[in-house]
Amino acid sequence: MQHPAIELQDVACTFISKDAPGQRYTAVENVSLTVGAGEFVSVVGPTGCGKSTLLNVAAGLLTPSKGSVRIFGEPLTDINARAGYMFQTESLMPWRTARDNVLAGLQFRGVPEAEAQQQADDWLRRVGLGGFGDRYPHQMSGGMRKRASLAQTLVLDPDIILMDEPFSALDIQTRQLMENEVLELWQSKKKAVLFITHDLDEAIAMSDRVVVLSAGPASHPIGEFHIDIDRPRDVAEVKATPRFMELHAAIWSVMREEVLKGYQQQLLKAA
Ligand SMILES: Nc1ncnc2c1ncn2[C@@H]1O[C@H](COP(=O)(O)OP(=O)(O)OP(=O)(O)O)[C@@H](O)[C@H]1O
Repeated sequence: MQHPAIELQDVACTFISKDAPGQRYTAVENVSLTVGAGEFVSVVGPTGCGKSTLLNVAAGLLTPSKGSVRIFGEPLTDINARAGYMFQTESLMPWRTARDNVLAGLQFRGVPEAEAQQQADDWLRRVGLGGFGDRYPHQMSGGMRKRASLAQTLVLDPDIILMDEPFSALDIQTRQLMENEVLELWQSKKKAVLFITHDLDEAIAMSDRVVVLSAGPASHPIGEFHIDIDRPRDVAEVKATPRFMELHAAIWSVMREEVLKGYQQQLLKAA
């Protein structure tokens, strides 16, 4: 039997509260979540519910207070070496060109220089930056920087890709282009993807499965939806299909109240 790529079992994460010093805040609790090898799973939920916390747990950056994490059947005890990450924030080193940014991980792994250069150039081409390897991050647009980050992640050929709202800072057209490009790359390589987003449209358009989290504290999955829309998909086109709209309505009916709760909590925190 093949093990899931990611398996969170009964995970809870408790922090020292940021809002009430001296108190504890349980961000997530009773979270069991799997991502199969080659599966694309999105986690959606209200703001502040614990989506990034779960991603950090899967990345091995955060040890849960309770529960277990297995990666391809093996307990995760350190940084998840089989995963690559793409976060919302910029991951490029400003003092390195696009090519040198993509190269960095390979150099760190000790890949011989000529081979590393070739792989870096190959990935720059695949993400549409073939002629831009010599540019520094400040000489690239936001979309180009995201492409370079994508190449930086994928050049290491991870079995798992962890993405935390990777395109939220992009304008809508660039975002759709990037989403389609990610889907195309994913389709050809079929890595396991855990994708965090607060954008339900994006989650449905991209995923095989969408998991909905409740509002915190003690956020946990309250719904799981199989996205039975044919692939390959064009993210803009699928949004106009009847099945997309049905799924959207079904998921939103589960999510709506939680989003309102999350919003109220944010207002209270701000007061
Ligand atoms: N290291 C920490 N210390 C204290 N509290 C934390 C820590 N990390 C996360 N939290 C709290 O846990 C909760 C969940 O945070 P998290 O960033 O995982 O939510 P999110 O769903 O990703 O949020 P958003 O949608 O706004 O990005 C929040 O209330 C946050 O303040």
